[in-house]
Amino acid sequence: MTMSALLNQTHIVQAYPHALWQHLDDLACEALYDELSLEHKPGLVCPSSNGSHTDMTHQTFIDSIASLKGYFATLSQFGYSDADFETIKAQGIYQETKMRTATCGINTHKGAIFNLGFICAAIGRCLQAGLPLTARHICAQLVTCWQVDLTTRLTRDPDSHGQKMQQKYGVTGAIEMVANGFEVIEHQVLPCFYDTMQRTQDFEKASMQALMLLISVLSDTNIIWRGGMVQLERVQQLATTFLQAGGVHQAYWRAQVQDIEHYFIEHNLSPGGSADLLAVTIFLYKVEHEFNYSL
Ligand SMILES: CC(C)(COP(=O)(O)OP(=O)(O)OC[C@H]1O[C@@H](n2cnc3c(N)ncnc32)[C@H](O)[C@@H]1O)[C@@H](O)C(=O)NCCC(=O)NCCS
Ligand SMILES: Nc1ncnc2c1ncn2[C@@H]1O[C@H](COP(=O)(O)OP(=O)(O)OP(=O)(O)O)[C@@H](O)[C@H]1O
Repeated sequence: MTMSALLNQTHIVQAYPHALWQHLDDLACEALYDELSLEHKPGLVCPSSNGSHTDMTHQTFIDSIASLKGYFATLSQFGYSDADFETIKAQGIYQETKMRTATCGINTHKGAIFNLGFICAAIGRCLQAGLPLTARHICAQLVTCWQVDLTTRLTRDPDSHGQKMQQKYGVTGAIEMVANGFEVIEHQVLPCFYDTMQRTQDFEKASMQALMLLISVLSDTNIIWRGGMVQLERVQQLATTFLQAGGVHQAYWRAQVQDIEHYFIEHNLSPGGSADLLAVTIFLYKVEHEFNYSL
């Protein structure tokens, strides 16, 4: 980021704070919408398929995203004003209730509320500290500000799928991902997204390549919940093989993605954690892009 862009960023937050929070809110909702709109995500809800899900549809997700509007502006402001951890947590819990009201009780965006909520709070912290809005600074703020709180003060629900899988298999999940400042996104998935964009100028290809990378490396507790460690390792291998063969840079990549999609549906699997983190990756890309080049 150039110095003039940084000055602009500081100027904008002081002169037009509401416009800035609203813009961040729009970008986060757009990122969720982009994730939802990507076709042939294996096992996940897409515009033309409900994947391995029987209780939610594309419309359920649209309703859910509508219920999230305003939440990301609030979390960004909370970060900017140095709100305490309990305030951030209470807002997340409230937002989950709102989401469930909008979806008739279905969990569409629990992971996203948590992940993207904390990213927005970290963006607020960066703005307060006058730091450029880059993934590096945003992720570093997460670790500095909330790693200890996240690992010691977040009440863990022993009945959640994620916590049950942690108890049974010793895997880490959503909480550790945020507490570690989305290391895998900063160092692997976002660079992969940029690289694919640069090589192809194709948002769909960049999104699919990033999703496959996420599936290949993540201990996704949604996959483990439905298929155990055996299926986690199988789908990680499928995604790895796809990427090693060239991923979306191959001529017939769509046919291969559809084979993977069929495998997920046949085995009733769904990579919900990877979907959430694809939205995080897209959001970071949008934020870096907007604040580095547009201001
Ligand atoms: C903090 C949360 C995510 C706890 O998650 P938990 O480990 O109990 O697992 P749970 O099965 O409830 O949901 C986790 C969700 O994360 C996503 N996920 C799955 N695996 C992973 C992974 N490896 N990395 C990141 N996300 C993942 C999926 O979407 C999944 O649905 C949340 O569910 C929660 O406790 N909410 C209560 C409100 C709260 O305290 N919020 C914090 C402030 S916003
Ligand atoms: N497009 C998507 N399709 C499906 N899940 C998604 C999508 N995007 C994100 N997710 C994430 O996946 C999670 C799905 O949670 P859910 O509890 O339904 O898992 P599940 O494996 O279907 O559980 P259950 O077996 O109880 O139905 C949500 O928390 C959500 O954040």
